[in-house]
Amino acid sequence: MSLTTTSNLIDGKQTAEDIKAEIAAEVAALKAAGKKVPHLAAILVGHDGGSETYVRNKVLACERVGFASTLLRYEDDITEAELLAKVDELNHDPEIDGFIVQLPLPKHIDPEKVIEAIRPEKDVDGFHPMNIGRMVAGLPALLPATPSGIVELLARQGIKTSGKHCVVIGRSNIVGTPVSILLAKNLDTANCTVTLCHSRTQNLAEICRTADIVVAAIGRPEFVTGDMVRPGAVVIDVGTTRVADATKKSGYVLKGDVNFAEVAPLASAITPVPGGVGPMTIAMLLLNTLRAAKGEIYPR
Ligand SMILES: NC(=O)C1=CN([C@@H]2O[C@H](COP(=O)(O)OP(=O)(O)OC[C@H]3O[C@@H](n4cnc5c(N)ncnc54)[C@H](OP(=O)(O)O)[C@@H]3O)[C@@H](O)[C@H]2O)C=CC1
Ligand SMILES: Nc1nc(=O)c2c([nH]1)NC[C@@H]1CN(c3ccc(C(=O)N[C@@H](CCC(=O)O)C(=O)O)cc3)C=[N+]21
Ligand SMILES: [Mg+2]
Repeated sequence: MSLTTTSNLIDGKQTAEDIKAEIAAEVAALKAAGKKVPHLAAILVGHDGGSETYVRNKVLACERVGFASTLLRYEDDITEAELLAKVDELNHDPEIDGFIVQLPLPKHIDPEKVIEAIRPEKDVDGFHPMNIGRMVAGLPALLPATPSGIVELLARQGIKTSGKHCVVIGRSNIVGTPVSILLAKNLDTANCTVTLCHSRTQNLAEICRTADIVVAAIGRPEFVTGDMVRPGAVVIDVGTTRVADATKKSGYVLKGDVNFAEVAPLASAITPVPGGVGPMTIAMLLLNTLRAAKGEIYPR
């Protein structure tokens, strides 16, 4: 048995704690200067188990850094018009610096319509087309939290990205597409050559094997297997799927998109699920809220 304590695990939880401590120090300074503390609001529609957990984690994280937070809950029979009216209330509430509408929404509500109704200045999810467009153009923007969290996590782990081939699996508007754009940017923390893969990609396993960095954002438990990963690659697992497990008190286990048992021994560095990308998402949401409150992106 080996006694070595070195590990290739990327500790997203600790990195997120570091970022939250930095935010808390800024909030303390704002308070000391007699200024208003940042205030995040979250709209949660319905009773999806995962959504409830994430929103609860966001509210707890606000408390941890000294933000004010408001959770607005609605039943899943809320009409689109009613939800849009709530969004507009928050848009015009001077107390609220930023807010999110937790996804997914019930089928009768068009998420694009709701996202477009959020004032870009308060869109701390970074999902509004104004923020996406500004990100693509390389202008200051409120950046989507999971993609910026991945870039920040690589940077704080000292993982070199410049010139590396990054294969992103999944092209959603909230993870795969924006992370591929950010990683390809001419930034010290990016500068990757990016390949964006999706369900129509041919020879996916072969393409993955050419990656220096794999980002898996698919939503299919243990999709990325050992044969898809080059020894020495860095593996970022975004997936968080609840899989039923009767042996657990909660009744489920959280599974990533990477077959951890197969891939971890090969990878030079790998994020666990839980404790990897998820906590970083929350830390970056708080950072966006601080930026919104300070009027950093859209001066007030
Ligand atoms: N940790 C965190 O902070 C976060 C975690 N997540 C998790 O990340 C995962 C992905 O979320 P999200 O991006 O919203 O998912 P979506 O369901 O919106 O997108 C999934 C993507 O994966 C692609 N895909 C599906 N099957 C395959 C396949 N067999 N081969 C290749 N590509 C495939 C789809 O392709 P196509 O476009 O062709 O359909 C699609 O682009 C989920 O588990 C989610 O819970 C999400 C956000 C934050
Ligand atoms: N408007 C909106 N914004 C989002 O950012 C958003 C969303 N909708 N809908 C769903 C996805 C998913 N998402 C996660 C956030 C944190 C964890 C997280 O903290 N995960 C913990 C574990 C949490 C648990 O125990 O379930 C971890 O990975 O360690 C996971 C997933 C944000 N999303
Ligand atoms: Mg989705």
